Amino acid sequence: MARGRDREGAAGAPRGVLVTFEGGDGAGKSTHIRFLARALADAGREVVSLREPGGTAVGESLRALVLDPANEGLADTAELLIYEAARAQLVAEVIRPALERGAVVLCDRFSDSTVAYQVAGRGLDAAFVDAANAFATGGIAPDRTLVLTAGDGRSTLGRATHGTAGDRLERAGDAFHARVNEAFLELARREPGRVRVVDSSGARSATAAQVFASLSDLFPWMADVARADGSYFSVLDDKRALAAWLDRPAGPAAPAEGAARA
Ligand SMILES: Nc1ncnc2c1ncn2[C@@H]1O[C@H](COP(=O)(O)OP(=O)(O)OP(=O)(O)O)[C@@H](O)[C@H]1O
Ligand SMILES: Cc1cn([C@H]2C[C@H](O)[C@@H](COP(=O)(O)O)O2)c(=O)[nH]c1=O
Repeated sequence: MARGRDREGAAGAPRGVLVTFEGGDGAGKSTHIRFLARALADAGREVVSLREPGGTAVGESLRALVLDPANEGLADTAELLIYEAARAQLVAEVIRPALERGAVVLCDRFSDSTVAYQVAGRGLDAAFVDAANAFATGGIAPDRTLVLTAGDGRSTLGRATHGTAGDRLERAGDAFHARVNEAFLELARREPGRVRVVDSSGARSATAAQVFASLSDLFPWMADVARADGSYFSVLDDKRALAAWLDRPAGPAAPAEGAARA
């Protein structure tokens, strides 16, 4: 967990791990969060999967409000404050307690989305947004952020909208979404230690292998899975098989954390 990047809580208990998934709409974040959550649970970790805005009753109400195309007159400044309000509630109600318990928190979007969408996309002031993010998170920052992208300049928006007009943000236009996608890549260039780019233009299994490789310093058993066991990810390429894999009863289908692997 961030705040000083210490790995211990007040009583010496191990802190949890916060992993955030970022990228344009339709990048593949929720698909890989579901798969990763199940793999981590199989390895014996408590996993809390969340989305932003959302993850609390207040946050889900704010999500409906901010994404509703009927609210087309929403001011950019008001939009920012809605995202920050949802984040403040999520951190206070769910993320901070989960990290203090030692859980792995997987969050579909976090403060980097506000930098990409409200600063690069809408043109709001970067310093003000940084301060608002710090206020809402209380200083909690991700241990690792994975930016999913279909390659430089390529949009995944169509994978989210499926030919419909989409929600209020998805309707913001091609130039807006191009600025958002570039902002995520810029974040990765600026903070290479925390932010890693994952290519989601190919097969879901290939993307998952990159996700595991990008987390292997935090969860060492993932290095072996990503390197050696391509078949572990193949279930991702068949949607029915994936649904069955995710729904199967609890049990170890991934190596227990800390287990030595040849
Ligand atoms: N390599 C890939 N990794 C993940 N998803 C992929 C990949 N290739 C295609 N897809 C498809 O892209 C679609 C969008 O995926 P998903 O819903 O996980 O994205 P998302 O980033 O959570 O979207 P949103 O921004 O709308 O919440 C899904 O139909 C998924 O199967
Ligand atoms: C957290 C956050 C999100 N957004 C935008 C990004 C997406 O267009 C929507 C969320 O929908 P998704 O299906 O869950 O991706 O909201 C934003 O503009 N600013 C933010 O801080």
